[in-house]
Amino acid sequence: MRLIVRQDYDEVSTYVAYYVKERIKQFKPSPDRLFVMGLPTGSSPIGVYHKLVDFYKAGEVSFEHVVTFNMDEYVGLPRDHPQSYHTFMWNHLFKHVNIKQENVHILDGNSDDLDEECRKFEVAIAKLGGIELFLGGIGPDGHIAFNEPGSSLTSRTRVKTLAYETIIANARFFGGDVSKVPKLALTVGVATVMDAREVLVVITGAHKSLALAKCIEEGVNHMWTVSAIQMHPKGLIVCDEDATLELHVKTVKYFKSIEHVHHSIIGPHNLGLQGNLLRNMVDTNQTAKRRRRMMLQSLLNNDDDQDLEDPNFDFEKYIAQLEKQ
Ligand SMILES: N[C@@H]1[C@@H](O)[C@H](O)[C@@H](COP(=O)(O)O)O[C@@H]1O
Repeated sequence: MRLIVRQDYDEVSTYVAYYVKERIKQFKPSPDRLFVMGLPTGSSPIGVYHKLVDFYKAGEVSFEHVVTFNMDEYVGLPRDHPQSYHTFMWNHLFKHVNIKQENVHILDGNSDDLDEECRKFEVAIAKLGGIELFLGGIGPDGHIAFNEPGSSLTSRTRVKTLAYETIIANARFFGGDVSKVPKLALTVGVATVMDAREVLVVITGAHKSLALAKCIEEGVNHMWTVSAIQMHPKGLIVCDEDATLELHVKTVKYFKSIEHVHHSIIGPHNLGLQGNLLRNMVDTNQTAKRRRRMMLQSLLNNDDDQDLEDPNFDFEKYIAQLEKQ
């Protein structure tokens, strides 16, 4: 498992959006080769979705051959309710990009047969050969999708009763009124997520720092269901500095050093995804500029390149030149 730490929510969103964009492009989706994604709702992925919409509008990515499966949906909330996950997904992503309506899968929390609805969802995923990349967020109690503490780590898509902590956490979307939050949801299982060929979890904010620490510093445990990511062969967590508050300093340093070494190993002639991420990093402030310079230096394994100290240094041109070499 890798942990990528970025300064704040915006930098996390930028990193993840570029990552997703590059994964889709590298996959080269076509009518016979669909890129199948799992997607979350909540505040965590909003920044990612908005940046993906920007990429789409700039012609940098297409969703024509992308198929999506959403993680969860409330039971009993009308599909057009402002807080339904259907509404959320169409407002924040789907209606702004060229995804085909038939390629969007969101559980129907108003189905007459909820168990059958969940079964069909799993079948639909399997029919497409499984999920290539599952994006996720977590709740402050470490739940992934709606797999509340105590959920089986082998669970599949099913009906779930929400934990009281989750109901309170989600009351902010229902005018702060706990009584208006649905108490049941349909959710993919932990195993549904972990079956994906790659899992990327976004964790931001100090209120999730305990969950992050439990997830990566302690053992795999059904009380913190996202900890199942430890068993995944290709797991990636992207978090902000606030979310690292409960981690040991050495844990944070360790994962940062891994990223640093990784950059220096891949070298200037094989920038690939990392090069694209680097090129596209948003230069929001001086700290970001300095960090980008440091990353580029480690990438090039070159400590004495004076140009890199120049604040007007043209990174894009430089990386493009390197890629041509
Ligand atoms: N079922 C959703 C989860 O899928 C989501 O990860 C979580 C966190 O939401 P937020 O990103 O708003 O903190 O909220 C809900 O519980």
